[in-house]
Amino acid sequence: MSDQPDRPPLTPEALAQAIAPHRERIDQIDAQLLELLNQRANQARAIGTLKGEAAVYRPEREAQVLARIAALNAGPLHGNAVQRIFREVMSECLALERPLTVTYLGPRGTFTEQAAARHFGSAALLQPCATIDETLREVEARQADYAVVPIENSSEGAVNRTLDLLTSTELRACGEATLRIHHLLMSQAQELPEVIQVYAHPQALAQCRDFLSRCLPQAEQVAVSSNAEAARLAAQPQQTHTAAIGPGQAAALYGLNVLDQNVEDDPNNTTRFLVLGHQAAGPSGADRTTLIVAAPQADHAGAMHRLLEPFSRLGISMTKLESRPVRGGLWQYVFFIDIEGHADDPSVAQALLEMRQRANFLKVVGSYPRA
Ligand SMILES: C=C(O[C@@H]1C=C(C(=O)O)C=C[C@H]1O)C(=O)O
Repeated sequence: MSDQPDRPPLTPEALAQAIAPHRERIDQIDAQLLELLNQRANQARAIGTLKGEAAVYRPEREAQVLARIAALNAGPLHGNAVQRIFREVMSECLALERPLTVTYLGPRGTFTEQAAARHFGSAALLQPCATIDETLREVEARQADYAVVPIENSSEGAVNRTLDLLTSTELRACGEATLRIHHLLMSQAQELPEVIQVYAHPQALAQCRDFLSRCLPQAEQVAVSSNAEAARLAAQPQQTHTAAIGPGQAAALYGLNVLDQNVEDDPNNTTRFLVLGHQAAGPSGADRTTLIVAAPQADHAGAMHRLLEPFSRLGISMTKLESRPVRGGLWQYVFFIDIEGHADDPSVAQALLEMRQRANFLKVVGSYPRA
């Protein structure tokens, strides 16, 4: 109910007359906005010329622009709306310097595609790859500028293939993105009871375990390479009793019926992605650093404590500690560690220096603005 006092409805003519001055003002403002946007684009183009051969994408600067805009915003536009608009403005300005090519785990319609599109904006050229390995290889071979890879999910934990690839790749992490993951159940079938088989990425099957055992206890679960691939397969002519779990984009892309929405067990289900490229990001003031470390004789009491001790002494927060077995080394592990701060921050640099002397192996995957 509106708390406005009741007003007699305007006649169509009176309404048109009342709106007219506002529309006139909007037309003037649009002309000013356009002029200002092109002025901004010219500045970006000038910066692009100065950069020469250096990387045009500067994640630390983009994070600072967005943080400044968030602080300046007086409304009524919502903070998220303003972020989306300025993300797009920067995407187009950057493309005038040089358009970026970004690889992601395809086919089209995956959550990684959504994360990449949101992070780089519409002007980036998104290139689907069949595997996470291939997304990295394309960038390593300089066939693409950046790769966006899933690293962990709030319900299911680490994406192990990504962690393994991070140990060996020469690429650096220079950005981070997070995405709320809402899964749909989609199919050519019209009703749930018709479904005898469910295709999805193993992570998605795991994220929807309760839903599947509650609503489709008899259906066979088939793990495939991505959720969009699951949707593509479920759309094949002979697959009339197959359903796929995945994003809404995939249902639309492959013309499938939506049998149920939000089938993830945890409504806060979120996936975190890293942006990998050839360059390191400079400090933005609100950064995170990802490291891979092997402790000497990690099975000895106190080895891990001694390795991590510089963090607590120097007041550095650890936001993640994950272990992975070393290939071919029975009961040997490497540790994936996220800390707050940039590798160039004095306290972080000091901690890394001390850890390097204590560790068997230490790799800084990269420092990047926190999502
Ligand atoms: C204009 C620049 O290049 C790119 C575009 C930016 C923008 O449009 O604000 C910011 C950072 C860079 O990714 C810059 O480096 O300042």
